[in-house]
Amino acid sequence: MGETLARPAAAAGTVLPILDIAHVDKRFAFGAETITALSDATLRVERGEFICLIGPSGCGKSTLLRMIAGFEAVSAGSLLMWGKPVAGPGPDRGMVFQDYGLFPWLTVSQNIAFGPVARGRPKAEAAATARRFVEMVGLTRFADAYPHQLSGGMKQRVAIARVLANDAEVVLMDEPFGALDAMTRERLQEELLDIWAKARLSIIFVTHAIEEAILLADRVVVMSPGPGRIIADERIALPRPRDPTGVEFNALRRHLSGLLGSLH
Ligand SMILES: Nc1ncnc2c1ncn2[C@@H]1O[C@H](COP(=O)(O)OP(=O)(O)OP(=O)(O)O)[C@@H](O)[C@H]1O
Repeated sequence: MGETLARPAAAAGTVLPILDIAHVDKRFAFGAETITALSDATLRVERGEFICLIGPSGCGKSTLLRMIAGFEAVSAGSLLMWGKPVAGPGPDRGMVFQDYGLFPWLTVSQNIAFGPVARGRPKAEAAATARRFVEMVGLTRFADAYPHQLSGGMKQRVAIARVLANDAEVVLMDEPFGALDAMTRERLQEELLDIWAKARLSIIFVTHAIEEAILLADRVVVMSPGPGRIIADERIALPRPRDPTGVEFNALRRHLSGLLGSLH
């Protein structure tokens, strides 16, 4: 998958990060005012890392995600993918939305093949790509089903497979489990970790839930509002699967709660 993409070589002895965000500001014009949604954000993401962004409402989490996706331009600083400035949306970065954004009139396979077909791939090749990813996310039996025939978890898997079929190496997720009940959420967290491990993806995942961030992430990046800033970048070294009742898990929860609590 990712191996097929042309990638600039890093200077000898250094490893190029997949994302290199340096001193990024984002300002929006709002009537006569200017809102600074993000100030001096610096974040380096290595290939295959799972990053959770956490912070109170309005601290710029979605804005940062949208800039990585290329939906918004940076106002200052630099945002590089494999060393090249992100200049707009691209198939190498895929966004998974809370409602999964599937086309209801297309089957699972057709939803997944949509990107490759839209990019001009021959139909047979797009169908083969769809088959490969349908299998990877464990939906072979449902390849010809329509989205309304799937559970929430299955829809999420289709949404991820669709992003992967575009050769995405970075998957951007904006509170994808926010609207789900606790049990479904837990199952989807496990499934997401499974797909992430198989596909060697880099994931940037926005959440409001501290426990979800500690369960999933290699690093939890904490943001504060007014203007949005990155105030901490905590590495979670616990082995997976993680036990939310464990002593170290609880210590991390307390630490992150303390950081977030100090923001109110
Ligand atoms: N297009 C826009 N025009 C003007 N202001 C915007 C725009 N998009 C975001 N903002 C402002 O930027 C700030 C950060 O918004 P953002 O949606 O990134 O926060 P967030 O951390 O994702 O919030 P939430 O957790 O509530 O989703 C907010 O003050 C918001 O009002």
